[in-house]
Amino acid sequence: MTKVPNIILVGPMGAGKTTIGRLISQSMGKEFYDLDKVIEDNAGADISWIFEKEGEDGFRRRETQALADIVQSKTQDCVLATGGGIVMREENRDILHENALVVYLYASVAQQLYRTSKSTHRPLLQTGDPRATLKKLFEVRDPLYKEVATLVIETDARHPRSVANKVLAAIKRHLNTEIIVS
Ligand SMILES: Nc1ncnc2c1ncn2[C@@H]1O[C@H](COP(=O)(O)OP(=O)(O)OP(=O)(O)O)[C@@H](O)[C@H]1O
Ligand SMILES: O=C(O)C1=C[C@@H](O)[C@@H](O)[C@H](O)C1
Ligand SMILES: [Mg+2]
Repeated sequence: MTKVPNIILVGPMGAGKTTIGRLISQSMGKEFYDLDKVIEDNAGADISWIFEKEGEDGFRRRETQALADIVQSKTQDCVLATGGGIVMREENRDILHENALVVYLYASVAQQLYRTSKSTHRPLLQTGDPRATLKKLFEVRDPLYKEVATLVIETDARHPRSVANKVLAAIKRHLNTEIIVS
């Protein structure tokens, strides 16, 4: 049976990377990491605090370090949910290309807005017009998500479990191997 590589989920805020990543890691029997959470644990502070004290640059430095640490030294058998801005640095895109099967979870700007509207922990969305912010980010980032992704999965109008099943089926087809779905 082919060894299933690390699976890394990319996509905009609200695409469901954290939610779907957790579900597919359980089904595949892999360790789950959420890069935002790893960054917060390493810093001993939350993302809003890091943005406030160190700016977005400081956060991006921490993000690259955390990504490199995980792909180089962790189990090599994990599902990793990234933050929405992971594709902004070329060195991150290189790491993604070289070390994993990358899945882009696509969500329309309307869905991103709906799914992020109930929480306030995303500093980039603490603006007067989060829809305009999401749209601007999407225009820049959508081509970059596509550049790093092996698989693109549409998530609009789908329940998280159904998105997870679609991801698992696509990975299985891609690797032409068996994946245990519980
Ligand atoms: N397919 C879906 N259908 C409906 N709601 C969803 C779906 N996927 C995720 N959600 C909900 O949307 C919200 C955001 O999801 P989640 O935190 O997993 O996104 P994310 O991609 O990890 O975002 P971020 O980049 O900010 O970390 C959560 O409340 C989650 O329950
Ligand atoms: O889209 C982004 O740039 C971000 C997304 C979140 O997951 C966090 O990584 C942080 O809030 C930045
Ligand atoms: Mg997340």
